[in-house]
Amino acid sequence: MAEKDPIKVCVTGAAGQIAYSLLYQVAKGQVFGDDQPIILTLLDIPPMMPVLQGVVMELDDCAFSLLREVIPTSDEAVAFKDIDAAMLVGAMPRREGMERKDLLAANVKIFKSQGKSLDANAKKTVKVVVVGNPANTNALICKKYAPSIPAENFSCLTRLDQNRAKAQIAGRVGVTIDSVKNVIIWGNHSSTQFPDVSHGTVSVKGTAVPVSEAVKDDNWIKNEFIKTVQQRGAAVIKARKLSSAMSAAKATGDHMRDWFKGTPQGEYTSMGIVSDGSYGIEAGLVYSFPVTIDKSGKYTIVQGLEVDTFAREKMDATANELKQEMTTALEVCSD
Ligand SMILES: NC(=O)C1=CN([C@@H]2O[C@H](COP(=O)(O)OP(=O)(O)OC[C@H]3O[C@@H](n4cnc5c(N)ncnc54)[C@H](O)[C@@H]3O)[C@@H](O)[C@H]2O)C=CC1
Ligand SMILES: O=C(O)CCC(=O)C(=O)O
Repeated sequence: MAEKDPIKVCVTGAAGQIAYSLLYQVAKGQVFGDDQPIILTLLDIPPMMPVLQGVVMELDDCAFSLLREVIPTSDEAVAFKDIDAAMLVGAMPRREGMERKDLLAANVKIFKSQGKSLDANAKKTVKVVVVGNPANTNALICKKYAPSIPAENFSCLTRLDQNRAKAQIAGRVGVTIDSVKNVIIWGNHSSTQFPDVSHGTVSVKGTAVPVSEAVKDDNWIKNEFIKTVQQRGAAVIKARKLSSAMSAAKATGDHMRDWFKGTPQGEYTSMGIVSDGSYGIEAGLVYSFPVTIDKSGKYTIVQGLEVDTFAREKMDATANELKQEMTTALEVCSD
């Protein structure tokens, strides 16, 4: 069979710790398919170019069959030229004691600049995932400054939160991770996010049962579980003195793989996307919703899920935080 044409994939923050795990997955074929040749563009800031050269050497030394070319650069125009996918990781990470919103002023300007450059240089079909924090609001700004690219091509990563939530449930029930399905992350990738298992299932001895039936402890679900997932990023920072990197890279790969290849039959996944007003969330906010994705890469928000008073309060609280972040970000970007 004829070889596929290569796709061009950009990873920013390419000299950083998330990229170090992410690049392996992309170049190995674990994200875009094991028959999909890749051209990688790697963006970082000028002082990091010597480090990035080391990453390029290692990519060479991995001898990946699918990797056709690697283009390291500190020039956004070069990094984004004709790309099909952008994984926007590059940004300042949070240190112990900081909230993600403390990063906003520093990081949001990066995404204004990158939005403009994506608009000028990337394919109009480019799919963009923002990982750098505050991820939702950075994605909103990136989209705003790239008006020629459809809004639905911009997303932010909440898959790490979803993976964390699934792992907590699987551990509690004592089942494998793949037994847990349709756990939802609503809202912001922050400590206000709402990890919601009320529509999820756990396969116990071959039968799918509601999560609450498998866990048998609603108090744990409503309190400790939610808090653990909301605070997991901070817990990893406290332990490692560095933020999550291996798990963030894995989640970024999961997000892009599902976006390009589609979600499994009967399952949905959570992505930060531009709200269309579904579930009463203000249109235009980048908010994490449950979506299904078809084989052509088109996502649809899962509709009709019941929202009780407990959920409504949590979904609105995280939306309110996003509204405040948006206001601050627009102020920062207006100069
Ligand atoms: N959404 C999520 O689930 C998660 C998000 N993150 C966020 O991802 C970001 C990256 O984290 P790490 O890789 O651990 O940080 P890191 O500090 O190891 O690497 C970041 C890299 O970005 C580069 N960079 C900074 N400004 C840039 C620019 N304008 N253009 C291109 N590159 C630029 C830096 O030079 C550095 O090499 C942080 O903002 C972190 O908070 C981290 C984990 C999970
Ligand atoms: O928590 C942070 O600020 C950095 C890492 C992160 O976003 C996470 O681990 O969820």
